[in-house]
Amino acid sequence: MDTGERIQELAEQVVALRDAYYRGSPLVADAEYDEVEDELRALIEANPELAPDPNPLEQVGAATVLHAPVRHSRPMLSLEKATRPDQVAAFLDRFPGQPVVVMPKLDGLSLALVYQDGRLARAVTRGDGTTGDDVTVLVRALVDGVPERIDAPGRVEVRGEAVMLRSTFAAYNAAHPDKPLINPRNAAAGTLRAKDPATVAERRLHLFAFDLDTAAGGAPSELEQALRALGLQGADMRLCVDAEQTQAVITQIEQGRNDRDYDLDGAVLRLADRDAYAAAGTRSSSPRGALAFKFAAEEKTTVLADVVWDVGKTGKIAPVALLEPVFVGGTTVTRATLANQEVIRARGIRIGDTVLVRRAGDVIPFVAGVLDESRRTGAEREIVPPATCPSCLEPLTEQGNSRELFCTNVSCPAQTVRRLVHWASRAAADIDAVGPVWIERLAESGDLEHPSDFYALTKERLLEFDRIGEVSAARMIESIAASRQVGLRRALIGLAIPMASEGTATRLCRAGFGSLEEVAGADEERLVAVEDIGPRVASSLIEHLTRLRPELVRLRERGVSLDVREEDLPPRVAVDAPLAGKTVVVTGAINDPRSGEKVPRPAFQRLCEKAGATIASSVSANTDLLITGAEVGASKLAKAEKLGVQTAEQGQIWQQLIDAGIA
Ligand SMILES: NC(=O)c1ccc[n+]([C@@H]2O[C@H](COP(=O)([O-])OP(=O)(O)OC[C@H]3O[C@@H](n4cnc5c(N)ncnc54)[C@H](O)[C@@H]3O)[C@@H](O)[C@H]2O)c1
Ligand SMILES: [Zn+2]
Repeated sequence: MDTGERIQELAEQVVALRDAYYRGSPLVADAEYDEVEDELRALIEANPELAPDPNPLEQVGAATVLHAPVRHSRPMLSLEKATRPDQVAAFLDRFPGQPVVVMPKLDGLSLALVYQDGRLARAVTRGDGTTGDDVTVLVRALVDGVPERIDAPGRVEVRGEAVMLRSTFAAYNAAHPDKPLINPRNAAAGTLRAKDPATVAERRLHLFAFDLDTAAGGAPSELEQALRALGLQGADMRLCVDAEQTQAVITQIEQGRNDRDYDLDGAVLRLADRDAYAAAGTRSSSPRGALAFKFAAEEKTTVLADVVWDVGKTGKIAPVALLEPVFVGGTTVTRATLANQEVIRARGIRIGDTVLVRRAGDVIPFVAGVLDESRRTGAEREIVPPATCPSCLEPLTEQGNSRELFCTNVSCPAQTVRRLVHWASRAAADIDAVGPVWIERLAESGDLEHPSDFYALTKERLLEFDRIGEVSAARMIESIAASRQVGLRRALIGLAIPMASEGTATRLCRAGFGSLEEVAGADEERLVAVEDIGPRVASSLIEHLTRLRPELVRLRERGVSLDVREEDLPPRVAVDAPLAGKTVVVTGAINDPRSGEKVPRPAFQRLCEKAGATIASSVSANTDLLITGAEVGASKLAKAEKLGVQTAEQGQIWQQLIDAGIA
């Protein structure tokens, strides 16, 4: 194929992909669309005489207009893209002395809101950039953050991104397991395509403003101040004066991208002064006064090669997708969860399909669904759940609405290994010198079946195995011996009782239970009296601890402590408690100022508790104090400021702790 033909082909692809995307049902992941665009851009740059006419790269969005068309007062454009710090520096060099605002590039769809003499007159989608759809009725009914009235004369136009919050998305999918939404962006686009707001009432959206035009003047010229003056919620903006600061904020936004309640795919920087931004003008498809810094993709498509059914520590048999390797969310992913058979059915996933894989932050990668069913060749296979356990071959049972599969055979080998690995894990007995491979070997040889069996192992016995030396055998035994101090809280975690979380274990300790046997002997009434323990958790504790009675006896006989440990109790509050009654959030890296040594956050939080504080994990309106360590994320500080929460640098708190004799 010659270059001209290739250009034509790519241009057609771009048009078709955009069309599907802006209708809310994309055919490929964004990263793959971007590759098509990039190839086309490079070919046109090298062969300008072959540029297609019209050139889709000089157009914006897609031409589909379903609702009543409205012409924009000024075009709604794309953004110039950057991926490297030098491109950010070059942008700032073009505007010497001009401060910029840096904000998340929200992954939703843009809307223009037109206010006339203080009243919302209309809300319009971007459309092809020149003409969009009138979606006023839907926006009034469904989008939070769009005030009906603002205090401003004449014509005011606000532009912003409408997103479906992750919490809304998760709640919707939990309530509609039969017709799940594939990701928040498609969900938002689909919502504003609805013919009747009543049909999408549970799919609320949220608008974050990022642009403002005021005809009559009067509003401040700095963007964020101007938005705030009108009572509009802007995107989370930070003012920066140079390239270094700008880059630092971009990095902070990227690092904190999964702490927010919305998806974002980059950061946007633009001139902070609205007049300067307007004066900078535009190119064919993007403003000159703004730049989008793109982050690594968190969604990609790949082929689902096979599905295996994995046996968990509680006997749950879960489907795991084996994928053709795909680079997503910063790593190469080859396995992803498929949740359960109902999720597979509702999302219509088959082996051989090209599936959308999502990996955001530390969350286990998962298969979100099939974007483009027209790609099927007919060779795809149904995913058939097993009738018997892949490990012990016993028949399975189904539980709950999502028809999760369970192997209830208590001596199932796969479950035994999983439970032993869990007992040895860091959150439980922390036997770090005995890894999963060794645990599997020792289970196969019959040395390990229950956690108590670890404590009967000897160095001599380990040395009978192949490929093990004196030193590592001794280390393994030492590590097992140290784990005898596991105590009530971590032992309970280690026994992997269904529905009993780590929080359950902590609360039982704090409620005054002195030993695991005491928990095992408690009746339902006593258990449900503990904060956050309901009848279901209580009955699971009773059922499983009754079954585990003989194991508790064996653990004790082998010298394992199942008593509550000092560290698991609420700290005794010092008489002279400097943080008494305060709800405190700790953020950033903590170091003891006397030695300079790093202090783990839980240890510092515990000192604060001894000083009378109640610890919370994130800043809210109930927070009294945010204690900041080194390298604090901008988003936490900004949130504290917005909520009027007092902040204190760690040094100040250390001094109080030292003075009170706590630290
Ligand atoms: N998967 C597909 O098939 C497909 C097809 C077309 C486009 N896309 C994706 O769409 C995007 C490209 O097209 P585009 O022109 O719509 O967007 P763009 O990347 O050029 O950025 C412009 C848009 O960013 C949005 N935005 C979010 N936060 C903003 C902020 N703080 N300030 C200013 N704008 C903000 C606005 O909606 C604006 O219209 C890419 O991410 C691309 O991968 C995907
Ligand atoms: Zn089994």
